[in-house]
Amino acid sequence: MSDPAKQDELSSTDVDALDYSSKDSQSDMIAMDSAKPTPLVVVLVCLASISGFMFGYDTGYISSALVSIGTDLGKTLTYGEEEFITAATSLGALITSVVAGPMADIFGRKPVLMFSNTLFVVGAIIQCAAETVWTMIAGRFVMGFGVGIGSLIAPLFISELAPSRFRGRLVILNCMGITCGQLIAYAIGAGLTHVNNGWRIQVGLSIVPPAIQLAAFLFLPDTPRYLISKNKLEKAAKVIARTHHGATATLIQMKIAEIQSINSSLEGKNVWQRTWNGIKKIHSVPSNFRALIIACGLQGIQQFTGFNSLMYFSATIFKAIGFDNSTAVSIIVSGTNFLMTIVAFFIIDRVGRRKMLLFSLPIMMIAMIICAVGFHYVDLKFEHHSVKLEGGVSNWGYVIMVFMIVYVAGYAIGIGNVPWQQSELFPQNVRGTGASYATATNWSGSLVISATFLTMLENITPTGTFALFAALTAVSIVFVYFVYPELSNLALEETQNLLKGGFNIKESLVLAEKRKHQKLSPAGSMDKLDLEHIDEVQRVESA
Ligand SMILES: O[C@H]1[C@H](O)[C@@H](O)[C@H](O)[C@@H](O)[C@H]1O
Repeated sequence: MSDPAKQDELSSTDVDALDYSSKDSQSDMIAMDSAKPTPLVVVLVCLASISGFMFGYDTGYISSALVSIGTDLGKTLTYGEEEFITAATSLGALITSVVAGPMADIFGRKPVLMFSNTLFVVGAIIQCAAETVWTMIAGRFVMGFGVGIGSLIAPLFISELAPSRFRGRLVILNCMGITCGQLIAYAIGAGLTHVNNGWRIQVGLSIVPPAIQLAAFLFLPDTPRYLISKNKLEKAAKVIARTHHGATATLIQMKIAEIQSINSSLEGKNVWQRTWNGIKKIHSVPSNFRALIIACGLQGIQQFTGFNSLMYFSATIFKAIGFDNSTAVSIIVSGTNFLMTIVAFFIIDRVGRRKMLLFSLPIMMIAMIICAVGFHYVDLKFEHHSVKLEGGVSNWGYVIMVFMIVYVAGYAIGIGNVPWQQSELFPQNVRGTGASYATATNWSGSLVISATFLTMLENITPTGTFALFAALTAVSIVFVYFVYPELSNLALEETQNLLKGGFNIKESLVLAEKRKHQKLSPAGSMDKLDLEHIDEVQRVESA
């Protein structure tokens, strides 16, 4: 075994002395970066995706749990208490999503993810033991803290580890975790609705996945990018060797040097000052700010085009138009969401994120317009947040049902997943902070939509509500068209370079196409990362 201290010394100096102009080494490095994921990467990504599963399961089980709780919390729940129990998790998630990014930059991705596991477990135990409404709310709130952290760190962790050509797919694995968690929560809920204290079993089951994640992470490493940002070069080199096929000593050192040269470190005497400087830099450096507009914009679109109103209230809507089997309906909605996320998994890196969005958003818009028209012909009456149909289910009821499923399919193939690729937009030194802003946008949107949906149905009618979602989707298409560059297959460092000087849509399309076919090109003809250019622009923009 070599002396670690000596190795660290060695690597820092050697790294500086490397000759980056060698085209062969550059192309070898691009090849290394884009090679298939190693077994360690696969293990780490699958483990991290457990956080996605927890996100889906914990937000999903509550609707059926509320039905089976009955008087188990000492009284029959009022409508307000039900709402509070449901929203407590999203509210908790919103709060921690604000701080989780900076925490990940300070303490590391892995420790913060492990902390979220503890919160999942503690939150679930409080709920299982709950005998009063407030204890239940407290448990849901603590669990929400875990959900918020996991929803941010898991995709960030995955994008930092994934080889560029597989990054889209690997981040979608986490989204598959979310949608699978929602589907399983509904399915288990359906099975346990009439079981005495069945909801406690449902909550209790949620302890298993985070316990597995926590135990496994004790033995596994953090991402090389994080380790390099903390100058733990020897550790980083070891992880790079296990997370990249064909990682020779020279390539590992080149990789470290490349990441170091792009990581312009943040000034500040202590972590708090550096975090504060990071927050300032995200607004003051134009390329960071562009990344922020895109990341928050996409998360906002994901929520404000209304999907979660279906996720949470599909049973109410379908009941209102005459279909009575609420369980089947929830399973159809969450099942379509899950299946189409699998489709997204297969196509995201091949078709590209931008094309997927520009294809799927119009599908959602058309489906919602048809639903809006359909609702106009269905005679609905509202009483205290519940919707009733006058007369039986009509042909328009079937039309609405079919197009809502089309809408869900369109959502899941694009905007349901692409925003979670958010971490790839930010450079290392502000990645956590940027991801925090975007994730907080997601949770705020989710809270607003779930809190206002039934009121909107009542006040502006279902036709008005769906027309509004369709209009917001139209605006979203314009937004995506003008500001979202294609980032598929690009190295993380390239994606940030792209956002310098503009949104650079055209350039992104050319570069993404080039990277997609790079395997086919002779090694020597690949472009090298333009490090000098990056440095120069960064200097000008930070000035
Ligand atoms: O990406 C996820 C997924 O689409 C879920 O189904 C949805 O409930 C979440 O709000 C979203 O962030």
